[in-house]
Amino acid sequence: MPTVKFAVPKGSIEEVTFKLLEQAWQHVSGRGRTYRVKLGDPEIDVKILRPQEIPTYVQEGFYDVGITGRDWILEAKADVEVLLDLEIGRVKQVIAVPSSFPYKSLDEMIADFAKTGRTLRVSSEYLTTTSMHLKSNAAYKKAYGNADPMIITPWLRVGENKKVEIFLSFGATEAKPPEDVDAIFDITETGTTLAQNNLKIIDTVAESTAVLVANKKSLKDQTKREKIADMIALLRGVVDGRKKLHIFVNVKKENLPKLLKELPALKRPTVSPLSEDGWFGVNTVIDKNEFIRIVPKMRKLAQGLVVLEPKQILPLDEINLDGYS
Ligand SMILES: Nc1ncnc2c1ncn2[C@@H]1O[C@H](COP(=O)(O)OP(=O)(O)OP(=O)(O)O)[C@@H](O)[C@H]1O
Ligand SMILES: O=P(O)(O)OC[C@H]1O[C@H](OP(=O)(O)OP(=O)(O)O)[C@H](O)[C@@H]1O
Repeated sequence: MPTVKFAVPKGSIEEVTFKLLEQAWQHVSGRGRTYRVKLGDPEIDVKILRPQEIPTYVQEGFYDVGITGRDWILEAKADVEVLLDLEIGRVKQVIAVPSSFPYKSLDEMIADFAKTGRTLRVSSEYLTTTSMHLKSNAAYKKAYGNADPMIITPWLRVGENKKVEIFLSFGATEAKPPEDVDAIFDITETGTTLAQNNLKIIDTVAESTAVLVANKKSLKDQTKREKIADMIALLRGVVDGRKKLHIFVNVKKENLPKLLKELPALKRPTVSPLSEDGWFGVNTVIDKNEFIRIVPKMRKLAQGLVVLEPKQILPLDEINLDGYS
């Protein structure tokens, strides 16, 4: 009987998520033939779902833990515990308009549409977030007070402000302006899709990455809590490991103090004597972004630099769920 039910995302963040799972659990099987995959741990039951559905399903307790984008947690207003930023699937949520529009900000656009009595049409997959964001805008408040923008889907229309309409998009959102809508609220990663559709950003709303989330009741169950703490340790090990390099270098005895002094990045290195008299091996973990800076220093003082990418660095002593009751 599995201890923990785990929902993982299908779609844009699927590949990067599975790479992370493979690095964390060493083994993932069954992918490709079914939406149910197996990690190296039989106590974790994994299912692949759309990331848009995962926040609500975790909140409801259908799953104890899940991986999804922060953008969809916000959109679903899901009451879940965010346990770990996985630092993958990084996107920005933006409001974009045709490059030919004269507006430089959302404020300017809303004010102008209101002044001239035109209806502002926005397309988005993120209906709640778009509505909340528009309502929090100063020009919107000035023109329409607290009225909700009208949200239009194939099934229903909600909201009383007919002067600002938000149309549900099922994708290809960037293709809709200028004919169908005046603006879009969408995510951008490289900016290519916006540029190819002659759109410019007039407002950056938020950044989103994929995160590990948990059901709040599951965190109160002692057995599940232990398993979830193990999952955080394994995943955090990969997230942290990706920022580090494991280096080995040989150094002559007389250069050793200088090497250790000149390279503050070398925290708590292991120094061991080599079989050849007068030589030592230095073995340590450094931040990836320090590497280029320290290579010239090492070149003058040491020999035989070996560089490895750690698969995981597990902060075993730091993981606990004390903050989550
Ligand atoms: N380049 C990207 N494009 C789309 N979503 C991305 C991207 N990078 C990260 N994500 C994240 O992935 C999640 C949405 O993934 P999903 O693949 O379901 O979206 P989609 O683009 O609407 O799907 P699809 O193209 O398969 O219909 C969101 O949390 C989003 O922030
Ligand atoms: O800034 P970029 O690197 O160009 O990426 C952003 C685009 O990628 C996604 O679309 P996707 O390909 O998933 O298709 P969709 O619009 O139909 O969802 C997203 O919805 C943006 O449209």
